[in-house]
Amino acid sequence: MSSLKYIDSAEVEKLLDWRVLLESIEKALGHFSVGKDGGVVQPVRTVIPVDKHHGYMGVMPAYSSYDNALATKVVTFYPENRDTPTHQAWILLLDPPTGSLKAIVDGEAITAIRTALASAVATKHLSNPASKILAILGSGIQAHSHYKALSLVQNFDEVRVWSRTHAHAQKFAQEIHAKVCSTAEEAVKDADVICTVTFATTPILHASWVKPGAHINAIGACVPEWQELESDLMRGSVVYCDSRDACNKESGDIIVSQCEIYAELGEVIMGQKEALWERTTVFKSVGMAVEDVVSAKMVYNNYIKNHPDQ
Ligand SMILES: NC(=O)c1ccc[n+]([C@@H]2O[C@H](COP(=O)([O-])OP(=O)(O)OC[C@H]3O[C@@H](n4cnc5c(N)ncnc54)[C@H](O)[C@@H]3O)[C@@H](O)[C@H]2O)c1
Ligand SMILES: O=C(O)[C@@H]1CCCCN1
Repeated sequence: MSSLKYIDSAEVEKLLDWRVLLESIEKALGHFSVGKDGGVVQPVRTVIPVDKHHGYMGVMPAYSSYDNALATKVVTFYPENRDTPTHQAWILLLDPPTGSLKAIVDGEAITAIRTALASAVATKHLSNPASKILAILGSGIQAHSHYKALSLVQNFDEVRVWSRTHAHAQKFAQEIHAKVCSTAEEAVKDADVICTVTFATTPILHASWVKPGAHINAIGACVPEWQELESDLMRGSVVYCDSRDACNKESGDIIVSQCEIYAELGEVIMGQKEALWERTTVFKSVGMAVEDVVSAKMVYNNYIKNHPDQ
């Protein structure tokens, strides 16, 4: 019997191939949206507030029979953390035939990367193929991973960055050779693709600023009362999501605006719903356990290849 492995964050980053994972995540999203026949079992996660400390803990189990992978992620998000990361996560990877624990995989990098790759899949399907201007609102972990992931699916001529703290926007923009903007409105003017990757609790992106036909990846506001996008923008766009059940329970952008969800991204991938990329589209994600499951499995398989003696 093989021994239990602990795979830390540095190792995870080395073992994940973004391009290969992009394809696995696209398949997993498709399988999820097919329902029972897709072989994905993923209930809506449990999230509990840790009110006294202004944080949250989520527990996210999933099984994918196609990937022969079974895991649970425990994730905490503490928006006020400063010296400690705002998101921390650990994934328990189990052996589907026996139910035994195979590995504990650090989930911080996986959360950063798989979220951005899901947005890259959405951008591939839902943005205008001739998109040239990318705007990123936010300058944290997801801002960095979204820049890298979206660059895998589109060739942008211009990248613009806005963040609440201008110095952070400047630093991020320098790192990725982007243009720094002093307002979110300036950053998104005429942008073809917009990513909102912040901890905002009230809208930072307004309908009147957005070019008709733009595609928006709305990644933050994963709490029922929080919003990143103005309600008019949600109601006036074609809204896609990662999971209807999860978004209807957790996404303030959807719950507060009472907008209609047109489709899950997986339904587009499987050809069951149209990619209406000539219209203004929003991909609202709250994050799915099956994305963590396929990522942790890839990390584990590559780890075993590199350490055949263990
Ligand atoms: N959809 C998903 O699957 C998924 C996965 C992980 C994280 N997230 C969400 O994405 C968002 C960003 O996560 P991260 O890991 O980059 O966090 P981070 O802490 O690294 O960065 C947070 C960013 O939000 C900005 N910010 C904080 N409060 C703000 C406010 N009130 N208005 C405007 N900007 C504000 C910060 O300046 C920073 O740029 C969070 O809301 C997080 O919960 C979603
Ligand atoms: O799916 C996730 O891992 C994240 C955790 C933080 C809140 C949003 N969703």
